[in-house]
Amino acid sequence: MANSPSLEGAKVILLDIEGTTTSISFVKDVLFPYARANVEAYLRKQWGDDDTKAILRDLQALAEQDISDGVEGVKPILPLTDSAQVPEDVLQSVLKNIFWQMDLDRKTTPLKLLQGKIWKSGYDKGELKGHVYADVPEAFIRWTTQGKKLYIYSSGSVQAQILLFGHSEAGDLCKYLSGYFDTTTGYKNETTSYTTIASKIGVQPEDILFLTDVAAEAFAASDAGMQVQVLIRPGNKPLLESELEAFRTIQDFTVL
Ligand SMILES: CSCCC(=O)C(=O)COP(=O)(O)O
Ligand SMILES: [Mg+2]
Repeated sequence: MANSPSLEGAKVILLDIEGTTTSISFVKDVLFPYARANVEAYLRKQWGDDDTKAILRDLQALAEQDISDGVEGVKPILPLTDSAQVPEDVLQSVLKNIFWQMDLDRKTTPLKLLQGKIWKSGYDKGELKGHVYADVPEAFIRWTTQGKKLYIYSSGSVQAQILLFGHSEAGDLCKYLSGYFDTTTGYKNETTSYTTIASKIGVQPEDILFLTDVAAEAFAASDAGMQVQVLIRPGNKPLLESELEAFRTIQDFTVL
């Protein structure tokens, strides 16, 4: 594929986060360890609230589905009860399942929703600041000045996305963003996720330029009709020769 990057007349720019606007190391070495270190305390404190109960129900349903699907190594979650006290055995089974999912970097919706809630307290306490590459704020200003609408599509929850850009090292960048999508819209390797996003935004897929670091996501978006360019940021997973031939690649946003 010719390597002449351009916005190609896109009306909308859809942005991935990890490996695209934000370093993989920030997600893997800061955000994920923060969630892992604080998940037990969070669950003990919030066990009875409605949001947490909904996430726990989804985690248990997912564990049962994994078992039914014969997923290797899945950690079962004991039946959830409405007891006022946190049932230690159930809590420990939930934690084992969560840590197992984290070890696999699974992008399941209940895990991502829970991580987002844990990160909120970290951002609110000033213990977390969202990493964005130096070229990101300038690009957001440039593209919005050109009349482009910017949206985020990440496996991280919408809450986690708003927190990252709202508490970024470059200040509040949410003012440049028109909307957010996460896996409640669909998983990122599914073509239908991208047709749904285009429909929700109210444009044709061809009007959207999707920027990501993951080839599987690029193929799914391209199959939906979107324009796609793939980021090669420091620390990103190297692309296969076939993937390099399939998509335009860029090192950063300065060329767009
Ligand atoms: C919103 S920051 C956390 C990102 C996250 O949890 C993740 O799994 C990264 O996924 P992405 O789709 O942004 O590469
Ligand atoms: Mg990514």
